[in-house]
Amino acid sequence: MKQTNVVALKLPARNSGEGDVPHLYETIANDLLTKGYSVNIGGLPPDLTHALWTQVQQLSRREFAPAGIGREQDHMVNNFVRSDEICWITGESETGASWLEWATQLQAYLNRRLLLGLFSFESHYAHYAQGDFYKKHLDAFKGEANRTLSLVAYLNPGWQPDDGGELVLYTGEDDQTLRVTPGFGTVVAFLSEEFPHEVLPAQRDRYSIAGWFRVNQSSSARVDPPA
Ligand SMILES: O=C(O)CCC(=O)C(=O)O
Ligand SMILES: [Fe+2]
Repeated sequence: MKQTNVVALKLPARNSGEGDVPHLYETIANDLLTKGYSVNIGGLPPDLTHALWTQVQQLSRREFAPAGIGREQDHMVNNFVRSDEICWITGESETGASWLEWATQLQAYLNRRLLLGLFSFESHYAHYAQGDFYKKHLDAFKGEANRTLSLVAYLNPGWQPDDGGELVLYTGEDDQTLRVTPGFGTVVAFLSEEFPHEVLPAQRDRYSIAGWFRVNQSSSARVDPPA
């Protein structure tokens, strides 16, 4: 008897309250492929957004430290470049662990779909008080196999147009820009070496998470493949 070749396709689960996670991952993958950046208004799963927002409200001022620029030994605080405060996210709390799990799943998805070879992820909460900003910068420098993909998520319910604090992404030649309102649950991803960006001065407290996926430095820093 001829065997029918029917494959049972497993559709992604669409649990209400958890958002459409696989769909968002796929949107990000497609956008990265076609444009190199992805903006998803209210894209983060609602439960996760609420948990992160609750956690960032509960962090005391003491847990935030002035943000620096540069890497490792070059790291220094420069209030002319950025004036926000940050708090690194660890997996110690349930909420921090859920966020890292969500990002790790995105990492696995992008590695499967785009073969990006993303290897690790680090992220911090950021608090921009009224007047705080982050001047135009790149998150990574070409040729230094460091940060590959930047990920930003916003935790600001009811953000109004005149609250400022937009992310400005320089998306093309001629200083073409895209302005992103830091609204509740909006998720942005972009290739770290490709897109300069800045944060315009916020007119009220602005909360976000900024994170970076890295490739494995030890292997990608090797210029010549072994003979
Ligand atoms: O919060 C944002 O919109 C972007 C922050 C940023 O560019 C950074 O932390 O490197
Ligand atoms: Fe940045």
